[in-house]
Amino acid sequence: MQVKLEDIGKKYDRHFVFRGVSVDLFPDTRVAILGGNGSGKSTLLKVISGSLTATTGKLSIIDDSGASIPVMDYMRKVAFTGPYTEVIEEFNLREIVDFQSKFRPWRNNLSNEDVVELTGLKKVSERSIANFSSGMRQRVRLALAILADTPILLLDEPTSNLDAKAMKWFHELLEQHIENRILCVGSNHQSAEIALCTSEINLTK
Ligand SMILES: Nc1ncnc2c1ncn2[C@@H]1O[C@H](COP(=O)(O)OP(=O)(O)OP(=O)(O)O)[C@@H](O)[C@H]1O
Repeated sequence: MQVKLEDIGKKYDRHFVFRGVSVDLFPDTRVAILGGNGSGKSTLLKVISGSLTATTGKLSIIDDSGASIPVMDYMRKVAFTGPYTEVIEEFNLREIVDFQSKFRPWRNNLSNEDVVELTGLKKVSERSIANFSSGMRQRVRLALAILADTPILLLDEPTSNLDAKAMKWFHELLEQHIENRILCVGSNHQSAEIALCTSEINLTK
């Protein structure tokens, strides 16, 4: 699969947040989207995800046979998470894992029980997500995205709210599940996030 952005720009009201973004994303591309607050990182990730339409330019999604994929089909191939991604607070961890599994399979045929185990939160898996700390919620978001069987993984500020132990957990989980996927990481110049990537788009420039 290839995701091709050509001269992409996004305008809210009368102002462009960014313009002239061109990049080709292939399996194993790992790109950091960098910029300060308000520079448009989340907006660009939403455009790449297909959930937001660009004002200018072209987004093409091409499958391995060279055929173009409609955006609605493409969106099913994208796992996307950011600090603003809602987790259903009424559910406990087991319920949220069970819920996602009904419409999206896990990587490597993992079972729901495996996924609960891999979050590192098994001990509190019966506790309502509403009572999770912000770091625990971030673990849940990251696990649900990383372990989803999708060729495209978009992580906006993935290390926000993670302590040192959780950072280690995140790095290990990602490294085990990143092969052959497209990875885009939105980052406010956090070195731990930039280190995950091999190229960058700097929106400040
Ligand atoms: N739906 C919207 N309507 C109008 N303006 C918006 C909308 N969404 C974002 N913006 C504006 O677009 C700009 C870029 O926002 P965005 O959230 O993409 O930035 P960001 O780089 O991710 O910021 P941060 O580092 O603070 O998360 C901001 O000025 C924001 O106010």
